[in-house]
Amino acid sequence: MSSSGDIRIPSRLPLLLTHEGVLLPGSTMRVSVDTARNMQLVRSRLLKGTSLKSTIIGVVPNSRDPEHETEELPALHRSVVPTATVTPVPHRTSWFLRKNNRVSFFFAVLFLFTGHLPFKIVLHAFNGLLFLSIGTAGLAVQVVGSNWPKPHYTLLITGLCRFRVEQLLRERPFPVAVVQQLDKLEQYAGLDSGDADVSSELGELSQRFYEVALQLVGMLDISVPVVAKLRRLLDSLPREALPDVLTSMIHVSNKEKLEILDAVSLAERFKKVLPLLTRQMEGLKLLQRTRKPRLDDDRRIIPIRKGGGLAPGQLSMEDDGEEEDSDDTSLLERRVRGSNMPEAALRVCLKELKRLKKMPQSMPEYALTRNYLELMVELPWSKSTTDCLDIRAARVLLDSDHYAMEKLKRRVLEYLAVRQLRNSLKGPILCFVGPPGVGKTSVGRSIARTLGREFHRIALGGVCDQSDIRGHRRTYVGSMPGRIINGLKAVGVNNPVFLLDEVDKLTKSLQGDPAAALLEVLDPEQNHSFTDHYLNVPFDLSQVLFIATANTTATIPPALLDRMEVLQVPGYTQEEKVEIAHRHLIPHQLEQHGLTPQQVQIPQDTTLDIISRYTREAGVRTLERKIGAICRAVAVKVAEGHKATKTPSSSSSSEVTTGEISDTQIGTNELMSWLTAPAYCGPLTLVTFLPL
Ligand SMILES: Nc1ncnc2c1ncn2[C@@H]1O[C@H](COP(=O)(O)OP(=O)(O)OP(=O)(O)O)[C@@H](O)[C@H]1O
Repeated sequence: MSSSGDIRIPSRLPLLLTHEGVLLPGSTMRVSVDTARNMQLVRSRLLKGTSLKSTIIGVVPNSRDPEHETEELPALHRSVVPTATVTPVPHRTSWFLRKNNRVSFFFAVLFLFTGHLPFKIVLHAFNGLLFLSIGTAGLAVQVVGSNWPKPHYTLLITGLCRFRVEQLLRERPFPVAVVQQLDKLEQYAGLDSGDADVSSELGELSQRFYEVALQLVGMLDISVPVVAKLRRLLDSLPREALPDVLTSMIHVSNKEKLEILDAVSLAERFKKVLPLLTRQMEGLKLLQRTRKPRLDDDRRIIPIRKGGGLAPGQLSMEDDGEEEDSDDTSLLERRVRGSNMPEAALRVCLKELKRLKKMPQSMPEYALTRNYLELMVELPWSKSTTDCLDIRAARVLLDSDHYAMEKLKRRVLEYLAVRQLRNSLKGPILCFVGPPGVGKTSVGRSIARTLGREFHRIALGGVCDQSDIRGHRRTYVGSMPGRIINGLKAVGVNNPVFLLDEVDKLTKSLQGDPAAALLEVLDPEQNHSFTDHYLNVPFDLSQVLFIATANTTATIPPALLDRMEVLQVPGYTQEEKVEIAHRHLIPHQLEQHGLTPQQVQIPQDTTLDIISRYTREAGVRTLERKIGAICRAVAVKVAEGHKATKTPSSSSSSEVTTGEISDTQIGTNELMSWLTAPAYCGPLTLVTFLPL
């Protein structure tokens, strides 16, 4: 390896002859490879090599059309450099001489015929003067192959530094040459620091160059990612790299790029690129004059910004400038900083933001990182509701929401009272265990109402993957946060009431045990630093009030059961069901179906009949459904403006007689058909309704 400065390239390089574009150090170029020599290089060097060294190749601009490739090596781009800078001269009969140069040919013939020493010297001098090929050593970062429309590869190459071809070692199957590295970076090390050794001319040149580059960037729309990137590069790159990088980014012809490639001396490079920058600026000014500035919603001008350059560092993470409003990622950065997240989370977010700013938007990871940051911003790190617990009001509310359940309501009130006195949420997690439809979920909702907190139900029935609770690691495609973090995002506060519904229906699978993941969530000693795999930073769950429900304790894992206080919710007696129906279910269903209590009246006997003949359950869910069925049928009749339909059995003692509304009554058979219970065979009391 030949060494010079920070970048070291191998002393022998395979040469890739490009006919489109010029690769400059510090830039990245996509090269289409379809000629036989280049294809061979890709196959035997890039695809077979395993070391980093094997991915470094020499990219040399080639003047010949690839369509007309012959067995002979084409003429390479040749730079004209003074002989004083030329150290070595090719030892072999030079292949430089063979092609396209009449002067060389003339001297070659002369040399062959005379063999005269002075001619040899002249020939060498011409070799050195005229036929030196300069290329860019590049790192092949991506190789993509395709067979359509014909076999070819596409390479993504990042330019490292210039080199000069000193000696061609072989031509087939692909050219390999001894090269000399040209960009000796250490000689410019003092450029930025203002070292006294650095010639003042070079220092001035670089400063002028930097200022012109700043002016140019200042004329562009900073919200365009590539412009924002260029602005950052101006400050972060060493000054000596700027001419090459800027040339590859502005509008210049291939010929001009070749001239910059040939400019081995740094001062010459600065001098050659400066007029190109000025030309670009002139072009932009012209555009500015011809095109009326267009304002978009954010009141920014696209694509050219009026006025002069930007102050250095204006785009830096710390500044709050006008440009930041128009820059999408800067807006996100402001939201990250304003979200009041803990120090650890903020550090992670800023790191991700930094990565995001460097990523092109087309990269799949861009969307992933953005989604992550959006979630981090939306999470309620410090947003909470104030508890408004009043035990007397809580008792009234619980009583008005639920009939019976005296034991359960008493325990809930005790629980809330202790919480109020201790002003802390540490304590056992309440777990309501009972048959379906006895009001477990609805008591949980009432608790949230009494506390004045947000309520969120997490259905755990059938959950068999622990990632459902803890989230997926971000390395997976389609990764998401778990249900706890999703719930917090949904409610938007960090102290909601979370109802973990059906904890007894969690199942184990190959994807892990979700019950084990719940252990950390429910343990008050640990849940202040709950770490979701997706977030990868702890989130404090200690303010969340967890309540669990289950139909049986038999299938709850013992470790989980140990963390909870089980409150049995027994089924209801028939009388309790009748009361629940008349106090809660019927008014609720009437409201749901847009009916008034005057339009439908269901006597207690009817309810009892429905309960005993049409439902067989501990809870009241089926009863509620039956009442819903009656309401739906009545709603149709009411909407139709139905007239009285009295059946013979309607004269029974249980008939509803409510004055003027009794003329429109539904008979036994009709009601029976609404309830769709095949086993029904006895007489039924009547339901009365008023037409609209
Ligand atoms: N004591 C009660 N007072 C008033 N309404 C009740 C009562 N018990 C149950 N309900 C009503 O019954 C319906 C079903 O209740 P809920 O969904 O809370 O049952 P659950 O016990 O959670 O059932 P599951 O175990 O199937 O989830 C709700 O509309 C609820 O309001």
